[in-house]
Amino acid sequence: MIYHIPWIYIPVRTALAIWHQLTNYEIRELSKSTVCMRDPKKVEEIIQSMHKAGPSTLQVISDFDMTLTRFANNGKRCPTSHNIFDNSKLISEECKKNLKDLLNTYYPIEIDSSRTVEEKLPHMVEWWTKAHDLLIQQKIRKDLLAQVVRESDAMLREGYKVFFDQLQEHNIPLLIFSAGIGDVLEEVIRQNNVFHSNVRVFSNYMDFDDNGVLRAFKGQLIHTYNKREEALLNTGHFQELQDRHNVLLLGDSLGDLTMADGVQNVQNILKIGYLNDKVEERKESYLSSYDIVLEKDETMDVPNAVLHHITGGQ
Ligand SMILES: Nc1ccn([C@@H]2O[C@H](COP(=O)(O)O)[C@@H](O)[C@H]2O)c(=O)n1
Repeated sequence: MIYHIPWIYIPVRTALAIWHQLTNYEIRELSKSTVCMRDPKKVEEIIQSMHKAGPSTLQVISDFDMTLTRFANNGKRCPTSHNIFDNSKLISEECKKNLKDLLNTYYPIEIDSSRTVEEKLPHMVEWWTKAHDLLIQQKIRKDLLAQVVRESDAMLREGYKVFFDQLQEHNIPLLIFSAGIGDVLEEVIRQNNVFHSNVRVFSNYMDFDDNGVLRAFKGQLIHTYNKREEALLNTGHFQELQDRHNVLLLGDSLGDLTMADGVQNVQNILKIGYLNDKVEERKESYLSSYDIVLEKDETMDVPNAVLHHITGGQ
């Protein structure tokens, strides 16, 4: 026979509350109105497990455009590293129009939740190839890139400095996988004074001739749906990541979810997804894929708070 003794529940609940406070799980930022989680308990368990393992076991893998940078500012769309050129003097009016037409054609395909990744792939390759060809025709000069970035509306998300500085302070590698333009996004990071030694960028890099004029793009094309850490196999970078089995992944598209493919013996992975656009249409698929979904949130508040907790901050 089981006897229920009501008064015993109160001390048990109090003890649990004290334990919660002692283990310092409270992450206030997870109560923000922009935060959605399908399984908060699982999120709590992952964060706790990462906290116990400590910062020396952690690596952060992030997308760049619209993840580390803002999607919009005061209601106006911010540029991606590709369309930073759209308002610049470096390309002709005709080229701007052609790039815009490409964006209007292919961006809806990129974010279309009714198509599979396989269906989207050929369109993405086509978009990137056409856009790169257009840029090459413009004979863009390397020495003018910094000025174009300075004059652009590209902005890192609010709280970016805490994010980059925190990772540097704890020697946590930050791997940025971007289907954008590496030379441009590096310049954005540099101009914000956060290109620390723990940051590695994997992206599409421009190839300039001896006169500093764009003549091609280097290496294999990276688009939204083929970014992954597997690409680092057999590179020096991969070696330095071998003992880091905990991953904090930040992205803004479903293509970003594969970025951690290839990480050896993953123990925990926490996926945070920025849902910037077509929120209602895509919310369900984001909630099924990301552990934490941030709806129209232009800040780094949640990643910063999670990192603060994992690294043992009070
Ligand atoms: N010609 C292009 C091609 C792509 N984009 C956008 O850039 C984003 C890729 O960058 P990530 O850092 O997010 O990988 C992608 O989402 C495209 O929407 C573009 O603006 N112009």
